[in-house]
Amino acid sequence: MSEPKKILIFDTTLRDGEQSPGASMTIEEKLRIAHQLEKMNVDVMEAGFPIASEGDFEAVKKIAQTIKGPQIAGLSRANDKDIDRAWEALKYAGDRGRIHTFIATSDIHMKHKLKMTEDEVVETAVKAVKRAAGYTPNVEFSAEDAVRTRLPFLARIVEAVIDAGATTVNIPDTVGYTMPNEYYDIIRYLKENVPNIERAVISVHCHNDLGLSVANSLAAIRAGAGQVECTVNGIGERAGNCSLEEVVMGLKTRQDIMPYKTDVVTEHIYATSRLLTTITGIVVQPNKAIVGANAFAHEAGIHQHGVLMEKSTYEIMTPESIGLNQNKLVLGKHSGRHAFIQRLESLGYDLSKEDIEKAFVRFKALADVKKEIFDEDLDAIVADEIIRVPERYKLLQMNVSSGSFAAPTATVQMEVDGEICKTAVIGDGPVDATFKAIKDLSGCDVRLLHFSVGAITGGTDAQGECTVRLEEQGREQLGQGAHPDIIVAAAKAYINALNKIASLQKRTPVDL
Ligand SMILES: CC(=O)SCCNC(=O)CCNC(=O)[C@H](O)C(C)(C)COP(=O)(O)OP(=O)(O)OC[C@H]1O[C@@H](n2cnc3c(N)ncnc32)[C@H](O)[C@@H]1OP(=O)(O)O
Ligand SMILES: CC(C)C(=O)C(=O)O
Ligand SMILES: [Mg+2]
Repeated sequence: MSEPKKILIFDTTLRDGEQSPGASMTIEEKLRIAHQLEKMNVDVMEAGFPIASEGDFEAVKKIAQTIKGPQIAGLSRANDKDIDRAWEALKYAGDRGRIHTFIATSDIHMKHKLKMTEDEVVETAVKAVKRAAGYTPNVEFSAEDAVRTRLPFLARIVEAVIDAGATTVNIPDTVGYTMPNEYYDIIRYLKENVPNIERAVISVHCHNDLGLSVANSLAAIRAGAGQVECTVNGIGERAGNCSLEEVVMGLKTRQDIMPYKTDVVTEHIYATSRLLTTITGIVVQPNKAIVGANAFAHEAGIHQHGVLMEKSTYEIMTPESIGLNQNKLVLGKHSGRHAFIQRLESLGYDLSKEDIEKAFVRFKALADVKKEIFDEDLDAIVADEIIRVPERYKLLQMNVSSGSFAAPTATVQMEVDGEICKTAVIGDGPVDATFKAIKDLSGCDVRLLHFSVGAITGGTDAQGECTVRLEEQGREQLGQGAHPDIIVAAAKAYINALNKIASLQKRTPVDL
């Protein structure tokens, strides 16, 4: 049997993934994800869109300076200022820096959005690719909305950008519209009608509006695509992007009919998925393929019997292959640092000694009130103690009285910009009173869009986990908080969102 063909994995969690509503990340958070992608050994990570904001520029620059191994891409429109700005951030990665420039090619986008003719679009694309190629030979061009583009025009622009120096040409299904057989035919058409096509890698970038992004990407690989663009947990614009874990595990599991491979270290998939959830607050549905809570759970008796006899009866891949280790030491109040550190590492957290110590103190405090500490508790501790944005607002103390008779009243003491302040407020319920008190003390004009409460793990001793979504002047942020007392967890979530809004205020658009 011949050697399987290697498919390049281009992860765009930090760019297209960040375009998911509420998924904006701070520089530190992006760097954490970037380290995890590095461990997972993706071939390329798209770190951001440098012209979009100072914060995004800094994040791409920091990632280009820090990450070794994967190539680092930055997105730019097809114009000089975007490309120059992208390279300013990417140059620190040297020959691993990739400028990714794009322009839309479908009639609908050219007419209504760009207000450009076909000739103007080709001219703009060629000029952009040449400018990018002046900085680096590592240039990717994307024909936005390629799937709804007239095929002869798509072939024309692809040929022109390859001649101009593009070494990767991406054929995106920007609006998640195509179906596997159609996408296969589009890639085949380009292979057969673009004379210089073999000089570039064909890339595919699928959105999930019809739930077909993974199927479409696999069809394109069969047609000759050499790179797949995808995101962890499938996050991304609207219904999201092709999910990295699904396409990678699909290729790994079905090599018998798909002779392709990737270099992804799949044992890091689960930890990466959890880290992203912890950072963004965007939880994975329990029945999500590969990383959902139920992906390896068996509830039905016949299935349980089968798995007890032989796992492969109902498991087409092992939990271990994605890094889900089911043979664990139980963590509780008698556990020491060795077991604690080993579990953190197996969850993908690579923490400094100082951070481990902070997390350990918090772990012991929790273990005093909770019999068993689960992985989800550790995620919450790490999110709460370590993955923190700078704290302009801090909760110091709070007390709430409520019940069927007393007017719900929250007394909250906070530190705001280093000043200690305190207030007591009556609300419709204990959470409402708490949020009103925090809002008053912070002086922020925010609107609460969403509030949810969950137990991180089962049992009455479970930690409560709250998520809030706040909006201020069109900017939305998720905040999370965990605590055995659910009202304290809610207060922490609200303050976490306020701190994120405050830290993202630095990310104003660059002066264009
Ligand atoms: C399919 C995708 O995912 S594409 C990536 C989408 N991601 C994002 O947009 C996130 C980051 N974006 C941003 O921060 C802002 O949109 C910016 C900084 C890029 C631009 O902001 P603004 O200058 O205020 O422009 P705005 O976003 O309102 O409109 C886009 C402009 O870019 C033009 N444009 C859109 N795509 C391209 C392109 N590929 N090449 C050149 N120009 C383009 C539009 O025609 C419009 O031009 P106009 O201002 O002359 O009418
Ligand atoms: C910028 C491009 C690659 C994109 O995200 C899309 O077309 O969906
Ligand atoms: Mg996209």
